[in-house]
Amino acid sequence: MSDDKPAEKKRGFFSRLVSGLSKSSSKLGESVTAIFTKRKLDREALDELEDLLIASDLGTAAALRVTDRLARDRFDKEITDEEVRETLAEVICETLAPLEKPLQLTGTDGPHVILFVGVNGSGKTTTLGKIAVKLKREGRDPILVAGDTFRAAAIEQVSVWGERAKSPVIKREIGADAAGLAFDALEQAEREGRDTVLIDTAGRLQNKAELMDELRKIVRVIRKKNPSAPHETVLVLDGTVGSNAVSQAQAFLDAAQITGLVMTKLDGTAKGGALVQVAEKFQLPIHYIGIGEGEDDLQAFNARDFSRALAGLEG
Ligand SMILES: Nc1nc2c(ncn2[C@@H]2O[C@H](COP(=O)(O)OP(=O)(O)OP(=O)(O)O)[C@@H](O)[C@H]2O)c(=O)[nH]1
Repeated sequence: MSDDKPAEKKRGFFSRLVSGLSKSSSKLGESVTAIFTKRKLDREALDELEDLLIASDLGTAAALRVTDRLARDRFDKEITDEEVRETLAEVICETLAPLEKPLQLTGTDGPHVILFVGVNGSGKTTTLGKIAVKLKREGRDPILVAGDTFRAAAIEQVSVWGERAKSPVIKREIGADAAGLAFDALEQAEREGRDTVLIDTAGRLQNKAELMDELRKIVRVIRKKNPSAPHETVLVLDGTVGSNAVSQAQAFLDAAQITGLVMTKLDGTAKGGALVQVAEKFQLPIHYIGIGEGEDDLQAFNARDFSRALAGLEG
């Protein structure tokens, strides 16, 4: 009996992913069905499919790989929408599988330091909070750092997540120096023997130079405390912005050494294909995806599940 449990858990996980991605997959799936109901795979069908895939924010490179694969294997043959979706899932999975990478907390030189970056509203603080809850449940001992010192609401939000994660929050008054705060947090974490430091950062992009300076300063200052910190710099991207995520990612890659990404809000968008485009373009590891606002709505990224759910297929 106990053998059933992991399978059940896996099914539950997949069905939550499917309902989260339903807007993206139904947009893609219905359009694929519309193109391929009893149809030969001719040049015109391939062109229509290519346009559809590009409009679904997958990116031109991935769209072309899908149509090339179909043209190679099935040109001028009858093809069903199900078969097209299988190829779509296969190509997306091949693209993303090498980038599927759990957030590993293997730091052996004191607390593992994770910096969260992204534009305001991308879901940075929520992601930090969800990860804090997960880590605490796994027996780790994180502290949360309210490093967006420009906004009272951001400081308050970290505090709320600190309560949910039953973990301390390091914060200061509004306008305080974020780098100094991060330094103090590392010191406190060391003193108290905590194993993980999760640092929120400001995400204003109106002035890119200012943002870059702020991020660089935080990194410089925490390196004085631990030269190998931050061990991870996680970019949090909002899935609802579609292809605009590419320029956001570019801006943060210019400012910081991004080590991986999380894409949020995939439950509320038909633009989930953008994850493929961004991850592929920058070859960024994907740690998690956000499929809701609650503390359990963060899933470790699984390339196969994501690809099949996006293509509207069974797990
Ligand atoms: N539906 C959905 N909402 C999310 C998800 N992740 C975050 N949100 C919501 O998105 C909004 C913005 O998230 P925040 O975590 O505040 O974003 P932030 O990047 O920290 O932005 P600031 O706090 O403004 O700096 C909040 O209302 C979150 O609850 C997700 O995966 N799905």
